[in-house]
Amino acid sequence: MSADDAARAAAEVVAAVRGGGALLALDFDGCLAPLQDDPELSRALPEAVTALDRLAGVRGLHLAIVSGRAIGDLSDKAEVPQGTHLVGSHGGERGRRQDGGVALDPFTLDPERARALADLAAALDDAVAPVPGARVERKPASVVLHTRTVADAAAAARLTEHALALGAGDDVDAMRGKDVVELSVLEVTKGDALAALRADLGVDVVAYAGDDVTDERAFATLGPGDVTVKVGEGASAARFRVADPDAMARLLTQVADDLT
Ligand SMILES: O=P(O)(O)OC[C@H]1O[C@H](O[C@H]2O[C@H](CO)[C@@H](O)[C@H](O)[C@H]2O)[C@H](O)[C@@H](O)[C@@H]1O
Repeated sequence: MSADDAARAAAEVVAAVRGGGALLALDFDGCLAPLQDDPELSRALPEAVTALDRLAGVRGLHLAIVSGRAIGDLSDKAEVPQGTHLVGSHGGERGRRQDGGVALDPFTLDPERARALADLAAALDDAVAPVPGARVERKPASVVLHTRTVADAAAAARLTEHALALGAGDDVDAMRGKDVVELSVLEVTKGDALAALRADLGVDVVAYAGDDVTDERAFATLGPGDVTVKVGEGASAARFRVADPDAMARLLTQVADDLT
């Protein structure tokens, strides 16, 4: 990981904005917000919040947060400027930050998917009940097994395998993330969400930063003219890498310094 990567990524974003327009899209957990044992406590780093506020009025720059979180939860925690595009549920929900809340595009599950989701949630509830520290998070189109606070590593591994097995059916998309297994009844990816935003906004360049396995689905869909930044360690298809959310916040500050 090098400071050079951050400087080169920032310079590419700045050049794209000056050259005709760009979408700057950011993952939330592990990218803007350091990871926490309790997902309720996650907040974007103050330096990142300040940088995004400064970037909000920049001509030719569109901002988006693209997260696995439910969009309402994301809107509450992300503290992003008015007008920022919000994508929740890994692409299943879309909206825009407005008047301190979120203007939501309509989203409903059909009855069959709603039933499948309820069944998955019940199965995960049963599985976590005897395992201290394990929890189930419910979202509009998915349920998530959280094992970050399971002290017994073997029990966490067994639960993870069990959740992946529950997600092996044709109608379920199982995604493994950092100490989570997400079971979604929608087939959506962050890559699809970015493609839709690119088309809607009419921008040539998409810059995307993220830290997790699900973000690789986004990096994989972006091209050589786009700007992709992996936050943290691990194999990645991204062109650039920064060490952690603090380094990501500094990268955003650099972009704001150059554009404002
Ligand atoms: O796409 P993201 O914005 O990165 O959201 C992905 C998942 O983030 C949350 O889980 C992760 O962050 C938690 C809080 O730091 C951490 O406890 C957990 O281990 C991480 O996997 C969130 O709870 C999930 O719903 C999101 O899908």
